[in-house]
This record gives sequence, structure tokens and C-alpha cells, in this order.
Amino acid sequence: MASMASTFSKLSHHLPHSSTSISPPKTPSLYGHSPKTTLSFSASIQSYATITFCKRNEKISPLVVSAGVRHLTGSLTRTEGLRFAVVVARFNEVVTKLLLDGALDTFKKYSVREEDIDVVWVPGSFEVPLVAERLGKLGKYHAVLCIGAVIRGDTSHYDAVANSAASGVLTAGLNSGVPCIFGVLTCDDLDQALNRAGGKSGNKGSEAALTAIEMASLFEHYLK
Ligand SMILES: Nc1c(NC[C@H](O)[C@H](O)[C@H](O)CO)[nH]c(=O)[nH]c1=O
Ligand SMILES: CC(=O)[C@@H](O)COP(=O)(O)O
Repeated sequence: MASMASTFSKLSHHLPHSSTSISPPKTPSLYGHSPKTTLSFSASIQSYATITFCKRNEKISPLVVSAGVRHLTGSLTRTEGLRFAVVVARFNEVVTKLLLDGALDTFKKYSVREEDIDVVWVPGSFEVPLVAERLGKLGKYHAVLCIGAVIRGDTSHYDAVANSAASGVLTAGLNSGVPCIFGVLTCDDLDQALNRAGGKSGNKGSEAALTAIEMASLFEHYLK
């Protein structure tokens, strides 16, 4: 802590009087997200106050009034005790199985235990939201990851299923109060879908699992 104080106090010589921020130690970055700054303090605050703000693991209410701005972000590394449900649509199973594999690999990589994950299969993406909301309301899970693949056909059926899945998953989260993550592909053809299920455009199931971990952690550690 002494060396932290001296680092900050040295830095403060170079800081303007207005509020500024210091980056925290790097955590694994999310797809499309850069590691975010989570600590902020004013240059006018002396080192003692700075040390107080740096004790990130302390159980302090986020609503405590302080001279520093608190930036709250879910952690990808504090996954102990987090439980997840995954709802997967069987329609276009050749794609959704790959998305699920990607999600499960990611949970494993981030130390989520297998016994803390339940996978629930449903017929199609249209059925995903109802089940997601029920799972959220059970109060057993910190996040519900929704997986599906809607692929355009000849009629407007695609729009009905894709839009229902998207707004339904949003509603499931809002109604249950548990983060419901949208891992449903909406693609023009099978190639596009396979490219996003472990092909050349990555694996969206894996990316959605990262989002689920971050949101679960945010809720568990700061928003309850
Ligand atoms: N066409 C796709 C569907 N259609 C099925 C619906 O999701 C639903 O199961 C049916 O309308 C009965 O309610 N589902 C997908 O996941 N992907 C599609 O491309
Ligand atoms: C979701 C779809 O568009 C597809 O499965 C339905 O195909 P179609 O529009 O040709 O009936």
C-alpha cells in the first residue's frame, strides 16, 4: 500500500486540477470492449484519501458519498459461486450446438464450475424468452444465457422469429431482474451463421458467455 501511495502521489504532480483517472490493473478484455477505467479520483485529493478509494475488495455500499467517482464494472475473474442457466434452441441445431460449445468452453476458461451451469433445450428461438424468464424468476441463477440461430428463409417468418427472440429476451431480463443475455444469431444464410459459430468470425456463443459472466458479476458484487 505504501508503494501505491507513493506512485499516486508522484503521479499527482503531473495531474491537472480537474478530475482525472488512473487505469486499474488490466483484466482480460471483452470482445469489442476495451478494459475500462474503474478508479477515478481528483488530483486535488491527497494520497491518504486515494488509498481509501483503492481498497476495491472492501464491502462498501456503492451509494456511499465520497469525494471520488466510483466506476462499477463486473469482473471476469471473480466467478466463484456464480451460477448460470443456458437456454438453447434446437432449431438449426448444427449451429446452436457450436454456439453452446463455445459458451461452455468460455465458462470453463473463466473457472465457472460445471455443476453451476444448467443447460435447457427448447424447440426454437421463439420459445427461448419464456423459458429464460422462468429460469430468471427461479432465483437460482446469476444470469441466463440465451442461444439460438434464426436463418432467413423465403417468407417473413424470419423477421417474426428474430424480432420476437430479441425483444423477448430483453423482456425476460426486465421482468425477472436477472441478466438475460442475447446469444441468438440472426443471419441471412447458413454460411453466415457457421462463420459466427466458431468459424472465421469467431464464436458468438463464447462472446455471449463472457457478457453473462460480466453481468452476473456486476449484479452479484454491486447491484444487490
Ligand atoms: N425458423 C426458425 C425458427 N422457427 C421456429 C420457431 O422458433 C418456433 O419454434 C416455432 O414457430 C413454434 O413456436 N426457430 C429458430 O430458432 N430459427 C429459425 O430460423
Ligand atoms: C426462420 C425462417 O425464416 C425459416 O425457417 C422459415 O422459412 P420460410 O420463410 O422459407 O418459411
